[in-house]
Amino acid sequence: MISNRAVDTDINNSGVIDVKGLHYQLLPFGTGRRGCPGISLAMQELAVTLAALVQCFDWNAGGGVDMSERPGLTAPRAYELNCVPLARFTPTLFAT
Ligand code: HEM
Repeated sequence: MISNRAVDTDINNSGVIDVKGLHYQLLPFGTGRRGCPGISLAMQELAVTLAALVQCFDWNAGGGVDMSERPGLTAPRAYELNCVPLARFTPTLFAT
């Protein structure tokens, strides 16, 4: 996996890759008239969701993580990623 591939194609040399549809090397929400109308909500939800997944769970990837890709339009994984979440919090603390 080449995690910084979008940064390496920074043709504007601005040092910033925008995900909102202006920089065509990275378009997670599409672009133009049919671009994703939920982008503002999604950008706020993503941080909270990711933080909760990191804070509340340990992740067991069993046999390790292989980030290789196979050919395809959307850079699909070559091998499945099987992760088992282990709760790190005490559920009774959240009971009302
Ligand atoms: C990480 C979260 C999200 C991602 C990655 C995402 C990505 C996308 C993409 C790639 C498209 C197609 C854009 C195109 O055809 O050019 C799309 C369309 C759309 N998205 Fe999202 N989206 C997300 C969250 C949301 C949310 C939270 C909502 C609503 C609350 C939403 C509503 C829509 C709708 C209604 C369309 C269809 C727009 C149209 O066809 O005119 N999306 N989204």
